[in-house]
Amino acid sequence: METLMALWRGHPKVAQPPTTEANSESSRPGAQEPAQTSRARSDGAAMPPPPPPTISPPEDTTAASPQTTPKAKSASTSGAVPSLSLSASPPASAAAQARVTDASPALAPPSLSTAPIATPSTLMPPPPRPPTLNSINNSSSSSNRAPSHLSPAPARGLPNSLASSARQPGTSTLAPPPTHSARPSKPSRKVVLEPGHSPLDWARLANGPASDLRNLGPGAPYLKVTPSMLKRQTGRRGKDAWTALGGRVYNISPYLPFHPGGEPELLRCAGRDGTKLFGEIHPWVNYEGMLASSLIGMLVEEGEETGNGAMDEMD
Ligand code: HEM
Repeated sequence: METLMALWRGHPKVAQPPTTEANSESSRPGAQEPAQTSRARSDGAAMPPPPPPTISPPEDTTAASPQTTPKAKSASTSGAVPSLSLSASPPASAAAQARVTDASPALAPPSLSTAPIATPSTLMPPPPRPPTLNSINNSSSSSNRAPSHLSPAPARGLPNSLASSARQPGTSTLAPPPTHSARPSKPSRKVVLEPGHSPLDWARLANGPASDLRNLGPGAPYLKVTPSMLKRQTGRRGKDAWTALGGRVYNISPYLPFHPGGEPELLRCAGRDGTKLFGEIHPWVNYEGMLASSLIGMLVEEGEETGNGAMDEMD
């Protein structure tokens, strides 16, 4: 090495790398002191007081790199630029690597101090803990899957570490599903009613004094309706739709556009007894109150009707 260094000094190009020479020089404690004294003497002779500080700054910058070597910390304080030199280029690259490695050991264990992994690890925003660093190693090993132009280790390490840390509390607290999902719910078959046909509109119409929802003429008595009579009231051929609910017959034609389930649904019970069907769908609906003004009469057996079927005669 010494012979190589001597040869290296002989080259004219050696003039530029003196900084690296200084690095290597400063790394050796024994050679630093004499070099400082000799350099200080020469500087002091040329420019007595000021020169030392002017010379020291570049030396300090170069002296920062020698920190990479194990004995470099003392060299930074020396600030000397000895004439001795090692190989020019290797120390510079080694210094660059050493800076990275110097930064990485503070954050990472020595096993993680390899150059490709160390640079992303230093870029890790949150403080990488030992477990996260392990995950980084794992992610870096599987980094071939990710796009190469993106920084694989931090980008992938972060979500993993954060996700793992966020999942544990999140899953534990959010594990129980909402209770309202336990109840099986049927899809609603309600239809969109035309404007002016809301339940409130029906209530207004049904309770109005001038309304004749029975369509039997003003002052017509309640009728005794036989099944044969009921069967003809299907809502077709110009006739109203009647249905029997709980032994009573109602004219449901006026209510058709107000029925939340739609007209076809309501017409399923037209011309027959709809008690069973009604109870299967919505037994909670108060049809008696809603259709009070549409009451035709009572459902009776065949032959029970007398006269013209008016209930007045029965009462
Ligand atoms: C017997 C023949 C009838 C059939 C087949 C029928 C059918 C239906 C259907 C399928 C619905 C939708 C249920 C849903 O998805 O929530 C419904 C709702 C409704 N029907 Fe009927 N219906 C009939 C008679 C009546 C009658 C006579 C009335 C009262 C005069 C009535 C009043 C209502 C009311 C108020 C709703 C809304 C129920 C709710 O909001 O939960 N229905 N009907």
